[in-house]
Amino acid sequence: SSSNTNSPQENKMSESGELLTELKDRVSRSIDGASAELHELSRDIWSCPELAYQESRAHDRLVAFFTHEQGWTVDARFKLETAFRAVWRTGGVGECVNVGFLCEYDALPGIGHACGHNLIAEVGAAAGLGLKAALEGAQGRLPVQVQITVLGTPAEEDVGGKVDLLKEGAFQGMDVVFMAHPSKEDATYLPCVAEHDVTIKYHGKASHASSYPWKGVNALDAAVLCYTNMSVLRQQMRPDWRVHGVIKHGGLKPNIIPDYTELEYYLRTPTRAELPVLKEKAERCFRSAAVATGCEVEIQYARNAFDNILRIPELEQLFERNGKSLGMDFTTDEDVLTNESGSTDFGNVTFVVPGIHSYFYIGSNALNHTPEYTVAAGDDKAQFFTLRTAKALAMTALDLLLQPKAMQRVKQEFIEAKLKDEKTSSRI
Ligand SMILES: NCCCC[C@H](NC(=O)CCCN)C(=O)O
Repeated sequence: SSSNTNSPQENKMSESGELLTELKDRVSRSIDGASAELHELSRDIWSCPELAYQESRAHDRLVAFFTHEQGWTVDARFKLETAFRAVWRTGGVGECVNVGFLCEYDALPGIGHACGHNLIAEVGAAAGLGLKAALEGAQGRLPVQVQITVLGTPAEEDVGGKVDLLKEGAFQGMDVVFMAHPSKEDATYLPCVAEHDVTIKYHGKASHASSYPWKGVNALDAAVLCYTNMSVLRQQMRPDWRVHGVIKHGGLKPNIIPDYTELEYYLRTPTRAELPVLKEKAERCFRSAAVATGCEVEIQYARNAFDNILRIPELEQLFERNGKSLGMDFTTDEDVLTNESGSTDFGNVTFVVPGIHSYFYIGSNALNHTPEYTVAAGDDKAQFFTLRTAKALAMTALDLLLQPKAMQRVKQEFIEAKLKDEKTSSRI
């Protein structure tokens, strides 16, 4: 004589809704419970900034962190010297959904953690920990078995460790992948553009700059012309393309005609399909500078190019809902939402596994890649925002694990996004 007049279907739905609420709460509580260790982790990484592919201390610190936590199987130096993998699985048998969280931890030359990758490491670790704690309390009540994979991915600020790891099959078997990047605002997505680094070397001939200048071939003149050519090209570029370069070697002494100079440029377009068009135009700038000065030119592209991000609306919506429930304040500034935000090797990952690369405010209005942002990324104030983001990611993973239909939508949208990309690419 129960007062429950629901259908069995309705009862099942409300039970699963209650379980979801219970597990999300557990995510929050477990992350809060580990906040001191997580803070120490990101603080240690911040205090000792390491450049791309040299992040050995950060790697060891993260490996030690997961080794110390119970239940994780940890692979140090996973496929790359400074990559790692930590895996945890629910106990049962049957279909297993593999959820990935990514950590980054490389710094920038000269200004340390000015992109806050120490906080990305913390978000990945915290989300993994929080999801594991929630699932441990739900064994036997889950519709699927779960694997959590936390992957440490080096060198985002350089050649792109994620692309190396993709080539090595490190993402194989992953069903969905999550990460979040520090920014000056909360956002589910910001336009991430495709990018390729290129190094241009000019070889000239040294000579006494006052006694026999006519005997020299000036490689600095070539570098200056290259820079000017690119600046002139910028005027005719599509407004959403980006080129920016530095002169890395400009000569040694004014009275020696420079016989060698080197520049590095980043070439960016909104989609990976447009990048070859820009590259061809840029190469004309590089070569013509050599022709004008009589130098030889070498054009060397980096091992990996970065792709744009394939968006999965279902993931963005779920993340936004969870973020809002935790008080995140997602930007509605159209300028921010439509302007290029830079590039990431996570773009390449999204062509292989459906994923989300969200952004989070860290308690400061400083801009990424400035000394002020370095300070903000190490400030205690960033902790609340970092852990809140980790909670929202882990909760989004729970939404997918407990609601198979949501996971199906993610998979369907992934197929559609790839098809749409192929179609638009073929028109370029
Ligand atoms: N190959 C160089 C990569 C530079 C990546 C760098 N990434 C970021 O700043 C992260 C922002 C993501 N929107 C960049 O300069 O874009």
